[in-house]
Formats: sequence, structure tokens, C-alpha cells
Amino acid sequence: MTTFVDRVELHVAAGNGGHGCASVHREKFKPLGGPDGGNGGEGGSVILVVDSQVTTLLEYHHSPKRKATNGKPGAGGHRTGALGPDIVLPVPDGTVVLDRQGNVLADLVGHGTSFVAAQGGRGGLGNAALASARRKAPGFALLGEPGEARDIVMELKSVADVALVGYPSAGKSSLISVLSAAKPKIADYPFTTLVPNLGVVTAGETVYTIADVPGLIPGASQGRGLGLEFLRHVERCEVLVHVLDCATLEPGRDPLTDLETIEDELAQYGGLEDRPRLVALNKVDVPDGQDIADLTRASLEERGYRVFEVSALAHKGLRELSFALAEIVSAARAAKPVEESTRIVLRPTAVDDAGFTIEEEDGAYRIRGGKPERWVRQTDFANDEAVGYLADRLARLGVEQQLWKIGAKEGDTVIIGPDENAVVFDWEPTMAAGAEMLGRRGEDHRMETQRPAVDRRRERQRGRDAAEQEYLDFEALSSGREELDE
Ligand SMILES: Nc1nc2c(ncn2[C@@H]2O[C@H](COP(=O)(O)OP(=O)(O)OP(=O)(O)O)[C@@H](O)[C@H]2O)c(=O)[nH]1
Ligand SMILES: [Mg+2]
Repeated sequence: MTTFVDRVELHVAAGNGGHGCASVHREKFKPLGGPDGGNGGEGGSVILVVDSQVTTLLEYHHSPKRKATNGKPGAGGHRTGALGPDIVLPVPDGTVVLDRQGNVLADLVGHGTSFVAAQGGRGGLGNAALASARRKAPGFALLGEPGEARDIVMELKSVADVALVGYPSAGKSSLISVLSAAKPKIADYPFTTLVPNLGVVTAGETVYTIADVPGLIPGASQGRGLGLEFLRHVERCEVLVHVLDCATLEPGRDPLTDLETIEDELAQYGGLEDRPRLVALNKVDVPDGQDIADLTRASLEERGYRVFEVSALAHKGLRELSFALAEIVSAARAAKPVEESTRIVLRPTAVDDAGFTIEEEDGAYRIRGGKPERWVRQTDFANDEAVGYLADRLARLGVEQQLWKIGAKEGDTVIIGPDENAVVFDWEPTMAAGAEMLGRRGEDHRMETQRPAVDRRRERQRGRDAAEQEYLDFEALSSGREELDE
């Protein structure tokens, strides 16, 4: 069975960021050199880029998984880990990217338009970058962040001005071949056309594209025949042409009934009501065909259709049809204010990176926000110092204060992040509490209390100004990706 390849599911996975390195400079007779652990390299991203040379999604049908390389870890001697190179996937113009739930993530129109389908993980900072006046020789480094991974669906909608619709074997492909230079496959068995053909028509001053799509049968909008797979392709057209077969011998069919059936399917699919429609009565070269056309014309015109009698075989009536289409297309173009050819799509950020939110759920407090969630991912929970550093960062962001404000008490459960990646703490007012990591399978790596609260409060008193400065420095460093790239 032939598979329709204008819709593919693709698993994209970006590379993880390399871990930062914790290392201390060593030299003869200088046992206590400074920290010199380098930053981890950023993981490679998976990026879709519109390439006008590419016309199908076939390539992704054959290998539906793409993974970019991880960044390399940093090393001693201030060596930054190598970046994982990005993977660039060329896609045809008009590719629509959706998530598995069917939400549109990006609508890629225009050569060069790009979309980051999976963002590479940031590299972790090494201990050299984490050193400050207060923390001269950090014994820890930040972990690289995992790269994004997700399933996406790519759909190709042909961006044609005119769409030919009709029953199988009505002569749609034949018409496109004689109206344009396209050479689609034509045969006298139904469903010859499995993927849309695209032709370019020149009529006087106007040049437009015409799409020939697989034949429609009753129930197409429910997925019969090539069904929905095909209807997607007409969505962007300005004009629809009903190609009606005047020479069919199938019982129960005649041009009028065919037209009603197709209109029914279009109505059920929805969204095409406002497109102007023309009727092409095809195959009038056959003697019976001409008679049927004569009989039908009046009823069609009564319903408001402009009717063209054509023969793809005998090249009859083609000029009239192509000029009438040109007229509608150029009028539609003139009515469109801006040419929307290059629409740059920016990746939507899921969470507001500037702050955080706290919500109470079942007696626990859940913290969400770009920074807290990132900080948790960067934390090596096996390292006490690293956990302490996390607590400091959270406190400085104001998380602690906010928890107080909304009535959290010592010992309450505080959760950071979404369910599948949550870290759960028993809250101690300085957040230096034991954290239990809830892994994917619900493992419980319960940590011991990292540092006595009293110590930490004293320490913070001493270093408040220094901490403030360090925080600002750190934010400047970790928010710019460039610094990590070097
Ligand atoms: N006599 C005559 N035959 C035609 C004409 N146009 C198409 N045909 C024939 O009708 C058959 C089907 O034509 P196609 O162009 O493949 O029809 P289609 O609508 O693209 O069919 P699907 O791709 O199956 O939807 C072929 O055998 C053509 O030669 C015409 O104007 N006159
Ligand atoms: Mg065809």
C-alpha cells in the first residue's frame, strides 16, 4: 500500500549540555592554586529550516528519529567543553509543525525560515566560573542541562493558488498537465494520484500555481479513501475548481450529484466556505459527455456557479478556464494587504523566565518558573556544596520570602518543577533542608540535611553584600549563552 508521505511523525532530541568541571589548579610548590574547572559545552539543537529545493517530507518518513550530539564536559586548566553541533533539517516551504496533541508549533513559510524543534541543553558552569570573593574555591560545578526531546508532527500543505477537486478519474491530473507544464501520472483507474501535483500556469500577465489532489469519494472527510490526508492540501488555495466527469458510466453518478457529494465533504471538513468556486465540466470530447454537459449547465448556473466546458484530451475550453482563474487569483492577491511569504517563527518560551510562581496543592507548595527549574536541573545532589548553592540561589530569588508570605511552615513539602521531573524538599526556612529527589520512576534519594541552618544564617549575614554582587555576576554569566560558547 502506498503511504501518504505529506505527514510525518518525527522524534527530535537535542544534545545534553556538558557538565561543568570542578578542578583546582596544581603546580609544583603551589599546592593551592585557584579553581580552574572549565564550563561544559552546549548540546546541539535540532533545527528545521525551509529549503525551497526540498519538495517532500519523504526523507523523514524513512528515518523518523534525529538526535543531536551532546556537549563535552569542561576540563581542568579552564578548558571549555566542545559544543555539540546543531542538526539542520531541510523542510519544504509550507511545512506546518505540530505537537502530538495537534497544536500548531510553527507554520514555516518562506525560504530560510527556521524553527528550533529541540533546544540543546546549556553547558554547566565550571568551578572557575562559580568562584567569587565569598566562595574562593568552590568544590562543585553545575551540571549540564538535558537537551529537549519531543515528538513532532510535520504536515505539508501545498501552497497553491488553485485547487482542483473532484471524484477519482474525473480528469484532475489530466487538466493540470494541459494547463501547465507539470507531468503528473494519469491513468484510467481511481486513485492514480496519491500525492498532490503542483503546476504553474501562465495566463496573460498572471502566473499562478494549481494543485491537483487525490480524488475524493463520499466519506472522505471522515477519512475514507485518502480522506483528510488530501483535504489539508486545499486549505491554502484561493480558488476551488470542481472537476466534474461528464463521461462516467458508474451507476448513481452524474455531474450534479457528484458536485453535491464533494460539497458535502468540503462542508464537513470545514473552513473552505469562503473560497470562490468554478465548475469545469470535463470530457466533453466524448459525444455523450457533451450531451450531459448541455443538460447540466443550466442547473449549475442556477446555483450560482460559473461553468466551463472543457476537454483535457481535446484541449478544449482550457484558455477560458485558465484566464477566469487568473482573474480570481489576481483579485485575491490584490485584496491581500501584505505578502506573508517570510514569516519568521520564534520559539515560544514555555515558562516566564523572569520569576516564579508558587501554588498550593494538597498541602504541598509547588514552585514553577524558568530559573528555579533550571537551577534544580543544574544541581548535583550528591554534592553538599552544590545543594547549598541551590538553596542560596532560591533564597535570593525570593522563593523563601514568598513561601513565608503564603503561610508555609517548617517541615512543609515544597516541590520544584513539573511532576515528571520534580524535586521534593522538606522546607526549612533557609531551604537548606533535605531534598528527596523524585526520579522518573519515583525513586527516593533522600538527602541528609546539608548544612545546619544556624551556620548558614551566620554565613549569609557576613556575606550579604558579596552575595548580592555574586548573584548579579552569576546571572550575567549564566543568562547569556555566548559566554558559555566561547
Ligand atoms: N475522453 C477524455 N478522457 C479524459 C479526459 N480527461 C481525463 N481523461 C481520462 O480519464 C482518466 C482519469 O484521468 P486522471 O487525470 O488521472 O483523473 P484524476 O481526476 O486525476 O484521477 P485521480 O488521480 O484518481 O483522482 C484517464 O484515463 C484520462 O485519460 C478528457 O477530457 N476526455
Ligand atoms: Mg489524479
